[in-house]
Amino acid sequence: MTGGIALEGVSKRFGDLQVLTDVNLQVAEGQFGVIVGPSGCGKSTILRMLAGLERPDAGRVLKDGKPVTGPGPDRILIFQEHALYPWRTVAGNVAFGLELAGVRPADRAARVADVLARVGLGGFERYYPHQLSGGMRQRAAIARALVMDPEVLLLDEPYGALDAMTRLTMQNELLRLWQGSGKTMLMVTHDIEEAIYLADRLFVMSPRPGRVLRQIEVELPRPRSRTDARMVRLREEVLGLLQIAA
Ligand SMILES: Nc1ncnc2c1ncn2[C@@H]1O[C@H](COP(=O)(O)OP(=O)(O)OP(=O)(O)O)[C@@H](O)[C@H]1O
Repeated sequence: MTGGIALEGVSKRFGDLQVLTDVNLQVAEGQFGVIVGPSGCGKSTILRMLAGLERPDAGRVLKDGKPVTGPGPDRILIFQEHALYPWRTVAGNVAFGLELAGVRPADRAARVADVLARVGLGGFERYYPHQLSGGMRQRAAIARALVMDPEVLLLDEPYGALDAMTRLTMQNELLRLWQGSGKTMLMVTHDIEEAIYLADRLFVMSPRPGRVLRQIEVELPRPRSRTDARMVRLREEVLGLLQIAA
């Protein structure tokens, strides 16, 4: 499977607002990249560019070394407002993309059942979104992306709306889904512990106009311990870069 993604010298403005300047970032195939940075520094804009929903004013946005020219089934963006269709069941939501892609009903059912089991939603096929907890809704959103078997998952604050305990569980579930999948991940989060716990490669951004202040290779073995002294030191380093008092 392929799936390396990169931004090379990317700048972007919206009207008079310079949002990104000269952003360089690379996540190799199968790697877990995480972006942290101040509010409004352009993190979501980076993900939207990689999803093909925005274009850079300057520089290049690449997937497998080729410019991204628009949305595609190889790159799926998941965000906090998981936007499940309220009138469709869990299975119906997860099947939606397969229906659009013209996958036959029997194959669809098998793929939906498989992915729902993998995210821990087996047995909830017939539930509607309003009958699920926040964590379950986010699992359904992840299932909806995974069922399309994308090479790249772009995650925009996927757990931002969840309580702290559910968040920790969801992080471990995400790692379990990712490990061995060969999929490339790029997540935006405001939670520095989450970033360090998940990342192979961490990008710390400056305030707007956003650029990458520091790229940190998080070489701690997995499974990681959240209380490991090296994690604590990394957290201090990131807080220092963001100029937040520890
Ligand atoms: N389509 C758009 N039109 C105009 N301005 C936009 C558009 N998209 C983003 N912006 C502006 O670009 C800036 C960066 O937005 P973006 O959502 O990328 O930041 P962010 O780092 O993800 O922020 P946060 O952490 O608060 O979610 C913001 O000031 C926002 O108002």
